[in-house]
Amino acid sequence: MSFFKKLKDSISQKAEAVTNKFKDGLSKTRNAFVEGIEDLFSRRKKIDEEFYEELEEILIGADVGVNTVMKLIDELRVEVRKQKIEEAAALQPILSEKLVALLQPGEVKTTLNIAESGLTVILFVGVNGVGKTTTIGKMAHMLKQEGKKVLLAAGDTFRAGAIEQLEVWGQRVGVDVIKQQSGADPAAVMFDALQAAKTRNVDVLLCDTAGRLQNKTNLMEELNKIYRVIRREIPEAPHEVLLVLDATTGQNALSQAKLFSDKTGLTGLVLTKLDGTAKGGIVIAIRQEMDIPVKFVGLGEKMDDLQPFDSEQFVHALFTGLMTNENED
Ligand SMILES: Nc1nc2c(ncn2[C@@H]2O[C@H](COP(=O)(O)OP(=O)(O)OP(=O)(O)O)[C@@H](O)[C@H]2O)c(=O)[nH]1
Repeated sequence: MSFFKKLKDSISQKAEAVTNKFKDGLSKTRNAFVEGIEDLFSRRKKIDEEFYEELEEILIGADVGVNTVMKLIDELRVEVRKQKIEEAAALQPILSEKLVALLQPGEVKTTLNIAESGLTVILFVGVNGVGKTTTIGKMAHMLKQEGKKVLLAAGDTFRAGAIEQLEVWGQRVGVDVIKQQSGADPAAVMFDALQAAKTRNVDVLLCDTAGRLQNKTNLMEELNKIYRVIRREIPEAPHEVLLVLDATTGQNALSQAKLFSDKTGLTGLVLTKLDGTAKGGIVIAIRQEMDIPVKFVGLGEKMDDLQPFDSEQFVHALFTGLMTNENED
């Protein structure tokens, strides 16, 4: 069975609506990256050095990351020699297969770690403006749809307007927000939120945190204090520490991921605004350079625009419709 047929079969088990969401959200990346590849494959029939060079340029331009691109091109060269491929077209499914392989999470779990019983605490970290508050709102909506009782903690007491912004999302989604006044100690807000979550029999507590990076030491100290407060109440919490990254910042998102992963015990990444960039290849770069899985992607500003990340769906959404007939839906 061909690679695309296998991929399509596995995708068809999953909801069509989700696949369509990925397709819509990734349209900018499709237009730039995939059509660039498609154009290359249609213009160049033979595999030669210029072909590899152009492919390299397209992949680097989509923010796949130089190291990963070099590795990928080397692997393609090996396949070309091994399988004695001469026509460029024959390389296209192999390229897609390699892209899926690059995105595979390996041993790491990509689903949310939810406590078997009792309260689950999820902490969101990340610099200002990456889409943290929006992601919390969307995730609250998603968990509520799954029948869970959700509570929000307004732990970003630093940025003017952050508490109100979270409250707006709380109202929109229909979940309560535990807050104190602006400037309050975030650890104290967490303490209040944990007490409230326990007495109200909440399933999942989603905690916002401040995102200022100009003062890294303080930020990390603040996070450590928050951890201590949470662990005193629930030793196995936080069950997730999710770093929110803005995909439109490209390689900068990768640097942020490295910076935070050193200090904060991250368990997963959320890549927002994928709909707003043509450089969706950053997902591949992050997967390759970090041991932490991308667990969710943001594909728009609306409530239901947060999707669990699925590598097969991602590649399928990028390539369907642009492939040969065999591969179309
Ligand atoms: N297109 C698009 N926009 C998004 C997405 N996620 C967030 N945004 C937008 O990004 C902007 C910043 O999002 P916020 O949630 O305010 O960012 P934040 O990280 O909470 O900011 P701080 O509170 O300063 O840390 C808002 O205008 C959001 O609507 C996404 O997946 N796609």
